[in-house]
Amino acid sequence: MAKHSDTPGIWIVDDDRGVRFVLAEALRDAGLAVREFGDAASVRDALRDATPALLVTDVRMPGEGGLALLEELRARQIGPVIVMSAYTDVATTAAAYRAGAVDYLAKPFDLDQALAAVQRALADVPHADATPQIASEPSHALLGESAPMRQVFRLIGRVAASDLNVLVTGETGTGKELVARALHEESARRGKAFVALNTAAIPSELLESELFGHEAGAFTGATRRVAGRFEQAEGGTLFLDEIGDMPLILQTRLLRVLAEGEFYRVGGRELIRCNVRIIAATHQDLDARVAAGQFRADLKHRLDVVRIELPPLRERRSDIPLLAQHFLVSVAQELKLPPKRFSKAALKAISQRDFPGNVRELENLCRRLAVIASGNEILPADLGTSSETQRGDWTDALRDWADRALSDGEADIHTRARESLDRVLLEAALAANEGHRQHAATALGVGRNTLTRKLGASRTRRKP
Ligand SMILES: Nc1ncnc2c1ncn2[C@@H]1O[C@H](COP(=O)(O)OP(=O)(O)OP(=O)(O)O)[C@@H](O)[C@H]1O
Repeated sequence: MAKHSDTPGIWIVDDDRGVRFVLAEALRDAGLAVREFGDAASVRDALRDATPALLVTDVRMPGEGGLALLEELRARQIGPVIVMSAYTDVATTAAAYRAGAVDYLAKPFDLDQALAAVQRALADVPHADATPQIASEPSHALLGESAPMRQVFRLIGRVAASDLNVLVTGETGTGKELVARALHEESARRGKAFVALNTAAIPSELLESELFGHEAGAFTGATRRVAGRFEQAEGGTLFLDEIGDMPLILQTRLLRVLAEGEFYRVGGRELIRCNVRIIAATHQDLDARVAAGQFRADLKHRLDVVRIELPPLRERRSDIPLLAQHFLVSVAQELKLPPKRFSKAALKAISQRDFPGNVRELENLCRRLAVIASGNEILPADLGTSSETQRGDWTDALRDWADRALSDGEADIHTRARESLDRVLLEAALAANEGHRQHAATALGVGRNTLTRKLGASRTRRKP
């Protein structure tokens, strides 16, 4: 930074005396000179005849907030600035980085972490001048208060304004698409399109045309020119979900487009230049897929410039009450239902559950509760047993089995799956009803004849 201070030192600005005190003491213990301020106005006074080597400021304070101060310092080329705040949502964090902060400390922070941030800032004084200013504060649905989610918000805030490609990893339903949207919303591309494509949901023979579009007559049924996702996302962000499942041949094509910044539509001759930021996501271990020869290392390298890892919900249980209450309220609003709330005990019970389907599963549970729970307070009894969880495990296991069978090229997997399903249900129902066929049939909700027939079929097939 251009200016040199007569009294260089670290200035701490916070209306909370306690925070100021402990931080100042820790920095003084580390041999640094520190001045303390209770509000932005007194910093402005002090700036008349001195400048700090580093300013550490709170965001929300009575009177002028920390971000306005930050912008003024940036305009006068004084800095660097570290922002600290209890508000760790994406919008606040990203706004701080946009305004030129070099680091963001989420309160409560531990002092070693704060000291490390201060030393980093003093050592390399990164300059954020080039980051674009975006005035309004977008609101994000991405919620969380747990330490790992705060870390995610910080990372989003830090990289959103850059044009770097980002790889978002995490189990299904952990919020990967929401992270991609937040990155887009917080970037200079936010006025342009955000286009999402689930690469696993599109048959591979259609994927190329889906990505790059096609000309009329490019293949049977292509009656007119269609723009692909790259063209739709021009100037904006393209979110490629389940990138790990992309067929190798398309990986090669995508790599070329990313390297060259241009492509042809399928069946086309016109070279189209593109300016698109790619955010890819996967629930798979991409490194393992590279090692197994199923994913191109060079493509991974291009996509995995910054990695944001979303932890499963069971590793951030402290977010569950916040999310559950949010979903309950938003579903009621959406469906124009009377508002409901969770009892304390219900929130506790729900927080102890494992959610194999992560936030999506929690959201679905809250949806059901908003509609079917009888009172306006949701009690532990309304949550039912954890059969929800078991059902999740069961379909997960089935999915694994199907994936394996399909990749091994096994035949008739639908028939075999149905046979297993019938057999397990019949055996369970008979066991639960002491072998009584009529009762077992009633319990399963099928006729006795159906049960007998299935039983016969199942027994015949089980013979070696
Ligand atoms: N932190 C969060 N705050 C609020 N809502 C969330 C959060 N995380 C996820 N959700 C909600 O949970 C659902 C699933 O999220 P999303 O589709 O982003 O997950 P995903 O990881 O992309 O899933 P998949 O891998 O299955 O595509 C969405 O309805 C999303 O709005």
